[in-house]
Amino acid sequence: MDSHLETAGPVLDLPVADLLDGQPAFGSPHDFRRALELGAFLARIPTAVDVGPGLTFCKSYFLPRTDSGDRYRGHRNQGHSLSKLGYEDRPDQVEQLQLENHTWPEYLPQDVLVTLAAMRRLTISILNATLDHVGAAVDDRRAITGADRADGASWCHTTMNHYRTALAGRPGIFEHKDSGFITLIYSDGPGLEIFHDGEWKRAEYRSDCFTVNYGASLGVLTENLPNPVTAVLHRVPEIDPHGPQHDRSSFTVYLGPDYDSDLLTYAPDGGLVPFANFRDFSLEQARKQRYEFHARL
Ligand SMILES: O=C(O)CCC(=O)C(=O)O
Ligand SMILES: [Fe+2]
Repeated sequence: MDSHLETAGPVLDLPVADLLDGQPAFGSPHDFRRALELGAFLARIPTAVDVGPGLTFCKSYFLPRTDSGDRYRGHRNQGHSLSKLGYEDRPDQVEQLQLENHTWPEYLPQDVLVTLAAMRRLTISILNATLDHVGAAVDDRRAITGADRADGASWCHTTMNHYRTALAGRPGIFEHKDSGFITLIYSDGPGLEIFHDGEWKRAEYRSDCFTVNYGASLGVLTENLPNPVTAVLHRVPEIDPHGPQHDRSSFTVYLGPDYDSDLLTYAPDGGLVPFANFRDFSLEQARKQRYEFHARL
């Protein structure tokens, strides 16, 4: 093994939830508490949801387009002018295509759209169940999320991650916290690591489960509540080009505050108050984590 490839740490077992009508159902109330403490859990993929099209897309979007109607390829150079995010080559192994949900019908194949729409509904349900669990009042929900309904969401995007194993000497993805409320991830194999109890641990991987990550906005919102949520610090270390895993793929659905709105927090007296403008907050996070912030945002 090359000297710059880090040896794998212990495996971190994650609580597992079934998604019953989209609601996470854990084996015990203790498991939900542990998920909030860890900032992550596994959610069994409902049988009606097919993640296959999402994975197929992740493994092809970066390839040159040979047929002008092929929405599975050609996304490195497409421009995606309807999106404030779009394609990004990065200094780590991963290249990313990020698209807000309102742009999905324009840029994505129909079957990928179906997968992502189902994942978006699940992510909204999990966020609402989490807000219930921490005691955020239903009347506060629209102010928190920026949605026009108590059980809605405002900002939503997908990230399509392609880890380019041939780019040796770089981490898979730099350590970071996701900036929003919650991210639902499906990946084609292990590799995700979580910082827990002072050390990096390999997150348990199950091909029949999504991984749910809680982000910095939920951490800020709940930091003074009796059940605060941990914004999970995570990374993917370098994938060895000579190892058993070829290029790695994962895709996510992210929900967060709108960039033009305020990130809110529950004050120690229980009142819901502004913490920071979310764009400023995200810029600061990106700076601390050595990320380029999206130029169009
Ligand atoms: O590929 C993974 O498992 C994690 C991806 C990730 O952290 C992200 O897209 O924010
Ligand atoms: Fe992440």
